[in-house]
This record gives sequence, C-alpha cells and structure tokens, in this order.
Amino acid sequence: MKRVKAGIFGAGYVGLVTAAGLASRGLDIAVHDTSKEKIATLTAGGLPIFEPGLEKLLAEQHITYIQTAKELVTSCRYLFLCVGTPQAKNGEADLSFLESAVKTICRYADSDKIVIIKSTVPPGTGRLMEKLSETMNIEHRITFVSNPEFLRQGNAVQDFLFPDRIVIGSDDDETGTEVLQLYKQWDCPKLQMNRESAELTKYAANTFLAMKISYMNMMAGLAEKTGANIEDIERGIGSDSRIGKDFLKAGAGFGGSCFPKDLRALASIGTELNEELPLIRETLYINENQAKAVLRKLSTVFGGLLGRKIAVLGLSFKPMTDDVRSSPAVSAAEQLLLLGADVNVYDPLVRDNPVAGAVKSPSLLDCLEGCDAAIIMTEWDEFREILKPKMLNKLKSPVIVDGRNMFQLKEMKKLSREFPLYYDSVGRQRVNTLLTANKIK
Ligand SMILES: NC(=O)C1=CN([C@@H]2O[C@H](COP(=O)(O)OP(=O)(O)OC[C@H]3O[C@@H](n4cnc5c(N)ncnc54)[C@H](O)[C@@H]3O)[C@@H](O)[C@H]2O)C=CC1
Ligand SMILES: O=C(O)[C@H]1O[C@H](OP(=O)(O)OP(=O)(O)OC[C@H]2O[C@@H](n3ccc(=O)[nH]c3=O)[C@H](O)[C@@H]2O)[C@H](O)[C@@H](O)[C@@H]1O
Repeated sequence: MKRVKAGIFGAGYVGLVTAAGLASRGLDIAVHDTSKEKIATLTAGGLPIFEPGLEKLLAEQHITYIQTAKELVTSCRYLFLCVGTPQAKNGEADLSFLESAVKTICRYADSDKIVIIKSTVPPGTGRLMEKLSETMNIEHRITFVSNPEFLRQGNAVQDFLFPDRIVIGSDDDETGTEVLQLYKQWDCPKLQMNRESAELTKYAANTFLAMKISYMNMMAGLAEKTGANIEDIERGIGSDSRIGKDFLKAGAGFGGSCFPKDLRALASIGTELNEELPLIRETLYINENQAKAVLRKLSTVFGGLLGRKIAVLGLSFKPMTDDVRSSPAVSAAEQLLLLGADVNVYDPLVRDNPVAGAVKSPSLLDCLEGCDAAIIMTEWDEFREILKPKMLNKLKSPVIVDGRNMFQLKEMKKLSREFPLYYDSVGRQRVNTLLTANKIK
C-alpha cells in the first residue's frame, strides 16, 4: 500500500515533533526549512534544538530533509505549516513567515493541495491565506485547514503522540475529515469545527492556562500577608475536579516562546475588533510584576541591592529546555544588573550567556562563590544541592530567595534550626534564623 506523503515547512520544535510523530505512525514525511544550516544538521543526523526523546524518535524514522521548497511542494498533497509566528513590535502576531511559506506553495503547486496550519495564528488567518492563494495560483485548489498544536516544550514528544484532543478547523467537513485521516492512528477525542473556531481555540487554551498561573500568583501575594500558604491553597482548590490540579503553581511568573506572545497577540486582536479583553490584560500585568516581586524580597534583606553580588540560578523559562525566550530568569538577572548588583548566572543546559553584563558560571558551586544571596528562577532538580553545607558555605551568608518554591517549608524550617539561614519564597511565610541570629555579613 502506498504510504501517505506529507511535507512540513519549518524545522523548529513544532515542525520536528510533528515530523517525528507522524512518521512514527506510518506517514512518509519530508521536511523543509529556510535555514540551510538546520537542514544540513538534520541530514547529518543532528538535532538543531534540545527536546527530550526527539533525537531518538527522529533517528528511528526515514524522514527526508529537503533544501528546496519546490521539491517539497510538488511531491506532497498535504503541507503542514509549522513556521514561527513571533510577536511584532506592536504586539500583534507577525505572519510574515507564514505568508512567505504560503507564497512558496502557490508558486510551485502543480496540483490541488491541502495546507494544514499548525502555527499559532489569529482567527481569520486561514481565510486571509486562502484569499492570497486565490490571487497567486488560479489553476489549482489550495485549501487551508487549521490544526493548532498544544504540545509543551520538554514534554513535546509525549504531548504530540498522546494528546488530550486533536482540533481540526475547516470550511467544509469533507476536507476536515480528510485531514483527520492523517491522524487515524491517534486514539483521542477529535474535534471538528470551523477554521476561526480552531484558530481561536489555540489562543483560548494558552490564555486560560496563563490566567490560572496569574490567578495563583495574585493569591500568593495575599497568602503571604495573611499567614496562609499558597501550596495549601493549591491543594485545596486543585482537588475540586471543576478547577483541576494543573497550572496552579505560583512562582516567578510564566515565560517561554508562546504564553507571553500569544497573550499579547490576543490583546491586539481585541483592540483591533474593539472588544475589551480585561482578563488578558490583567493576566499579563500580574505576570510582568511577578519577577519584580521576587526581586523585592531579595532587596528587603539587604535594604537595596547596589553593590551586592547575587547568584541567579536558572536561565531557561522552565526546566528540561534550553529555551530562554521571554524567560523570567533572564529578566530577573537583567533587572538585578540595573539595580546595581553584580550577577553570576548558572543553568545546567543553556550554553550561551543571554544576560549581557552577568558572569556565566560553569557550575552551581562556582556560581554561589562569594555571593551575598542566591535566587532560584528555574526549578532545575540540580538546585536541590544548594542545601548541602558545602554549597551554602560558598555564599557570604546563606540567603536564598526561591522564586519557584522548590523546597518544602517544613524541610527549610528543620534545616534552619541546625544551620542559621534566610529563606523566602512565593506565597509562603519566610524562614529566618539568620537575621535573628544577627549573622548576615
Ligand atoms: N514551541 C512550542 O512549544 C509551540 C509552538 N507553537 C506554535 O508553532 C509555531 C512554530 O513554533 P516553533 O516550532 O517553536 O518555532 P521555531 O522558531 O522553533 O521554528 C520555526 C522554524 O520555521 C522556519 N521557517 C521560517 N519561515 C519558513 C519558510 N517560509 N519555510 C520553511 N521554514 C521556515 C524557521 O527557520 C524555523 O526553523 C509558532 O506559531 C508557535 O506559536 C505551538 C505549540 C507549541
Ligand atoms: O503554544 C505553545 O507554545 C505551548 O505553550 C505552553 O507550553 P510551554 O510554553 O512549552 O510551557 P508550559 O509548561 O506551559 O510553561 C509555561 C510557563 O508557565 C510557567 N508555569 C507553568 C505552570 C504552572 O503551574 N506555573 C507556572 O509558573 C512555567 O514555569 C513556564 O515559564 C502550553 O502549555 C502548551 O499547551 C502550548 O502548546
């Protein structure tokens, strides 16, 4: 039996996970990217991004990596668009990569094509691209289907292979059903709807998850002032199945390549359509203040940060990724520098130094050396090590501000009785036997 052939535009997180996932379920996959380096790396068996499990899954498949877009377009009926839709200066989604891929498809299409948009795009984009294609290629029918992707970095392979649902948005049921056939091996709810609904579903999902986080961060402030513990509140409300346990972790705020840009894009869509979206604006506002609130905790200890040396632990926007796009850790380090502090940074996975002016340390131990305090911005498991005396002794005084609530309050209270320390976190009461022992240096 002839295998279904599909082409993928974009060899980023979504493109490569889609390629590996579809190939592992029997589709014949080819991938094209405008970055010649990425295609060369992939052809040589390398992986241009870090994503657990992806290298292995890709290596097990026979995927063709193609330098020329023409070859991809002419050889496939199904074309997945997985190109970036970054934030433009005005907050809107920048659709230029998508537009450019669509123009390429129109230029080379030699038969009818079904273009499946996986990139996150504002509602109405499929229609807009259809109009563009009608002006460029009148000989062949180019149909646009929305198929938003819900994977998380760090867990992308599992999320793609075992999703909670697959959403397909099309203008006619027939095309939607044809595209769903590509996912016939997937055993999950498959939701067909119109294109705009599918496009908006993606923004609604991301903004809802971000809203849950900001809600908990708002509650965290109140918990601190009332003597409550945000983790107990998390358990208390999360066990209500109507609320759900996930995405209730208070901390230094959300980052990454998607939540911040998608919320801003949705806010722009609201402005353009004269539709007020106050929950989106508040979610962003709370988030923008969250990393600053963590820094204020640090400032309180020393009465200002000028001339202080601070170890910033973590650079990526969350653990299990080396992605630093819109990372609260990076913005905290930058703000510390602006406040006049000297900054050491350490991350187990991030290779380059994204913070100009900070010293990037080769190890956790080096990072702590001679610092006045450590601030945890990404909850990498390795940072549990800092509670060991050989680590704590590297700090001038054991002052830890935990922006990700890595440690249990109980364990910190116990430790502080043996080893005077100052430990502050988010939405919980401070543990302090250091200042009371008058041992801050
Ligand atoms: N990163 C993530 O976890 C998720 C991202 N998304 C959405 O998926 C889209 C892609 O995101 P990522 O994979 O993270 O982006 P990325 O930035 O990692 O990769 C995009 C790739 O597209 C390539 N590209 C740009 N124009 C092209 C063209 N005309 N032809 C071929 N290749 C082209 C770029 O060179 C780049 O390699 C975005 O809209 C994003 O919002 C959706 C779900 C999850
Ligand atoms: O559109 C996208 O790109 C993706 O965006 C997010 O995935 P991702 O950005 O990879 O990471 P998340 O695990 O959602 O975390 C985002 C941020 O929220 C923070 N977060 C997460 C959960 C939580 O309870 N508290 C919290 O502060 C994380 O530290 C991180 O900075 C969504 O979870 C995916 O469903 C979506 O497909």
